[in-house]
Amino acid sequence: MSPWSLIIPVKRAVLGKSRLRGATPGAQHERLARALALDTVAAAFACPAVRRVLVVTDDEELRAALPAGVLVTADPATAAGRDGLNAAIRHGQAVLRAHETGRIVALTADLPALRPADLTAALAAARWHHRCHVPDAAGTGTTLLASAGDLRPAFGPGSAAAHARSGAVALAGEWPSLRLDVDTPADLVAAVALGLGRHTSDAIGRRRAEQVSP
Ligand SMILES: Nc1nc2c(ncn2[C@@H]2O[C@H](COP(=O)(O)OP(=O)(O)OP(=O)(O)O)[C@@H](O)[C@H]2O)c(=O)[nH]1
Ligand SMILES: C=C(OP(=O)(O)O)C(=O)O
Repeated sequence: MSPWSLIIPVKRAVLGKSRLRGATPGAQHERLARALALDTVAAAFACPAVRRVLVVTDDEELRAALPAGVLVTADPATAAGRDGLNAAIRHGQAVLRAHETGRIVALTADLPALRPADLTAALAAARWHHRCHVPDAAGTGTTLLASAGDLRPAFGPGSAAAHARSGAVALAGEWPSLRLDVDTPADLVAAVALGLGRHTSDAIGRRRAEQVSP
């Protein structure tokens, strides 16, 4: 099994996951935004195929809560603009490429139901391609972009089509927990049904399923 290095970009919690604001009464928004990222990182870090996880973030509280062994770098100055996500991924790639030439992956940080088995299976499938991506459950966005060379990230609205147009093969496996990015309250309801990670589960509280309003 060839090892992968993962880039996980996370917007500052005070700004990020704005479509989820107010999704759960009582759940503090910033705590929930960080919890989504912490569950994504924990599941990714638990994959045997993952050698290194690099989080790109300006969120100091998140940085302090990350498990030991996870690498962190700040957003580049260019991430302040409209294309912050892709700038953050390109920056993460440059940081990794200063030390290694192996396969790299960019993974969105909003996958709170992610199971290591789904990510492991997707990474095994990705080994057959120079560059590939995993569309989200809706088929329009992207949750994972992998490359043996330059990632050339094109995240943003319609990114699945943009990645396909740029030559990144769309991987076809089911991997429900990898495709379920949580953008809206309805996505959070779906993630509850699939099984949330510990951080998000704690953040929304024990009576979570009934309390999330789609
Ligand atoms: N480091 C970094 N990560 C980003 C940036 N913009 C988005 N992300 C991350 O990219 C992933 C996917 O982005 P979105 O789903 O659009 O997340 P978002 O911008 O926090 O959510 P909304 O405010 O609801 O649009 C999430 O994990 C975000 O935290 C950025 O400028 N810098
Ligand atoms: C940034 C993206 O995410 P979302 O559609 O989840 O905002 C994307 O899918 O490229």
